[in-house]
Amino acid sequence: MSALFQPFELKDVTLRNRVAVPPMCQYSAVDGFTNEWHWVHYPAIARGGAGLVIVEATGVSPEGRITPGCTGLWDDAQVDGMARIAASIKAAGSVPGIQIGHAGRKASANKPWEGDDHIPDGAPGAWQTIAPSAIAFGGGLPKVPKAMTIADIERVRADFVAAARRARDAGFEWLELHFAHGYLGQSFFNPQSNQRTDQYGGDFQGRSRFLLETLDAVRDVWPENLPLTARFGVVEYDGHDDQILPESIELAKAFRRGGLDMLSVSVGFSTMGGDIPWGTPFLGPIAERVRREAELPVASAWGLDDPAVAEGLVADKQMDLVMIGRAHLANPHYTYALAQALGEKDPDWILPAPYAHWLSRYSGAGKRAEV
Ligand SMILES: Cc1cc2c(cc1C)N(C[C@H](O)[C@H](O)[C@H](O)COP(=O)(O)O)c1[nH]c(=O)[nH]c(=O)c1N2
Ligand SMILES: NC(=O)C1=CN(Cc2ccccc2)CCC1
Repeated sequence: MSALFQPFELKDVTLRNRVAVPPMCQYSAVDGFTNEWHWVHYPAIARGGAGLVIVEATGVSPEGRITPGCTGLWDDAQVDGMARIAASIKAAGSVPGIQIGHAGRKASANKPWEGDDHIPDGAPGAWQTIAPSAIAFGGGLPKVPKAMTIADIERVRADFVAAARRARDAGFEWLELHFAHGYLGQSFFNPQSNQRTDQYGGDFQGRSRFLLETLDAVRDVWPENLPLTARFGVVEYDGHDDQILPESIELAKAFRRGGLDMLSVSVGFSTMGGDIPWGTPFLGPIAERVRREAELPVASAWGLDDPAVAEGLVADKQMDLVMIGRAHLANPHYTYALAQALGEKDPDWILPAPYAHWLSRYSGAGKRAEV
């Protein structure tokens, strides 16, 4: 039995294995509402056998979306469509998760295949972006955001709480706060994007305040018996990691004290200066250090789809869950392929019975074409 296909218990939730499908924007929503695209996409992937399927970054407000095609949970009317998704993921045997977030200064952008850049101010569909400081990300995202007032900060925190409540009402059993990838949460922590001089900026305490206050407020409404997690970039690969990584581990400890159940370790992508070592499972050792020093279960991602790599990361206790994204876009049954590759017993039964029965029963006679 591989380590990757051992169950994983966190609070009252049990995942059938250590494979998670991380949130991946589908850019297919209209006014934040889900539709046939999402209602087919998510159960199709969940039927592939992953232990956990996390629904894409969902805006806590309209201006918190990355693009006009992003999903939202700022309106009670958006709950029903999300409830269909949560129920279909659960019916497929995966735990239904969802990520909620605010895109900050990276918001008001075109879909990746329509430019991946800011919608110019004044153009149809554009909106005013907000951030800790009036500092643009740059490159294709040149819009200078409005520096948030204290009232803005309090409103956004309340939006996270309301969205968390709607996620629970929709039947999700796993909630992930999107504090990574240069979006609002990450941008409060990074000293290059947060140059505030009030209690939400400056030293480690100041730059952590928005994240910890938001976690604390969401913890109060998210059921204690269900996992409350966050995705956060602990490294930037921009030459500042000798400060950022130790500070991030201190923040992870504060997250644990604040009631976080697991951390999804990612990259900060806070500025354009990052030089990411793509091509290797580069976050494995970093995730292991966070897991050990912050004493928190961790997940991580970025190029971890090779069966031996994924198995090794869990077997060597570098992480508790392996997040495998793009491979599941290419093949929704990728978790099934992992089970076959790792020699799992009766791998066909990773899939639902209508598929598994015939795949396991007639794999000999009437052999299927080997493509
Ligand atoms: C199309 C698309 C869309 C998204 C992503 C990626 C891609 C390809 N990613 C990042 C994703 O969760 C994952 O971390 C990366 O894809 C790296 O993992 P893989 O190398 O693909 O397994 C991402 N991450 C996140 O935290 N929230 C999100 O909504 C998205 N959206
Ligand atoms: N919502 C998210 O967190 C997204 C993350 N992405 C991965 C990524 C982030 C930064 C740089 C490259 C790739 C792409 C699209 C949306």
